[in-house]
Amino acid sequence: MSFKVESEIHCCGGKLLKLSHDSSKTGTSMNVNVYLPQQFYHKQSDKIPVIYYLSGLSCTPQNVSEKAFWQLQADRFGFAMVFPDTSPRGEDVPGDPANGWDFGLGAGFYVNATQQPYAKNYQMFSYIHDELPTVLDQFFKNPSLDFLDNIAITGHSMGGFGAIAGFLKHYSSKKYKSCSAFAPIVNPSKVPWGEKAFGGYLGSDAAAWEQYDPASLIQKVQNNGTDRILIHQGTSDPFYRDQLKPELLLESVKGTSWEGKIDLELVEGFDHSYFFVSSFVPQHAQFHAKNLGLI
Ligand SMILES: N[C@@H](CCC(=O)N[C@@H](CS)C(=O)NCC(=O)O)C(=O)O
Repeated sequence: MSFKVESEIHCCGGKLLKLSHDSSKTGTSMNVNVYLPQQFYHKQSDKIPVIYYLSGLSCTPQNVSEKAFWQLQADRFGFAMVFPDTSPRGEDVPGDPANGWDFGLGAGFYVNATQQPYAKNYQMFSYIHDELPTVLDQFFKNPSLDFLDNIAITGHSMGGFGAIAGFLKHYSSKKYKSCSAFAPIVNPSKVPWGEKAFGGYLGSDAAAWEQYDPASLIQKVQNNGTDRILIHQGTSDPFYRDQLKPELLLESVKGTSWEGKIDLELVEGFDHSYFFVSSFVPQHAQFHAKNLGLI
């Protein structure tokens, strides 16, 4: 585990750290940004929870760091943020043979690929949920930062899918205290982005797709408590009707223990951009802050 601090930037009341490290899961150097809030620097809290934010197609850790304004909310409530990259990168990492932006580099879909030539590097599920929290914990070695236990997950579009899938796949161990998403792909097996990615990374076996598809996963995990998933979706998002289709998640939970526990907020006129994401970050921050015991 070797981390490099590429830069340390004063931002709001805390600092944004741009880091890179060698990942054993992806076999590449991975970039990750971490925001440590003012409470960390002023020693105002002895256990700062962490929210993991998974970005969407074509993003690097910079898009969200620069355009979502999570930092203001992190200072307000006292949580840290982790902004991972969306895929492995490098000259030897295979990309999309069709040169698209919806598969390959910048589009790892947060799954563990089983198909060649992707399986070697595209182990994003294990990277995000296992390796990254562990190595961050070891790198910071600071008991006031909680990368492992009191944690939440959120994301945008492909990252919204990654957040919901990761939350549900770890639901029995309650790895994540809460989950929310901005314009997520909720049923990847049934939409073009997901069909292309799952076909390429997982092959043609329907059972392999189901293992990651939130609309299937949610039917297999029992919610006997008060957990809710918060989702915002703009009605003028060009991807809303063909790729995202949040209503498919509502349909899949009918008659299950999750019925009535998905808070889907359709927001009139908003698009798919960070103008949309940043507008609702304060609500998602409050939702997670509550579930992380900060308010
Ligand atoms: N690159 C695509 C857009 C893909 C896209 O909208 N990506 C979303 C996530 S799915 C995003 O966050 N883009 C980066 C940004 O807006 O900063 C295009 O050129 O049309």
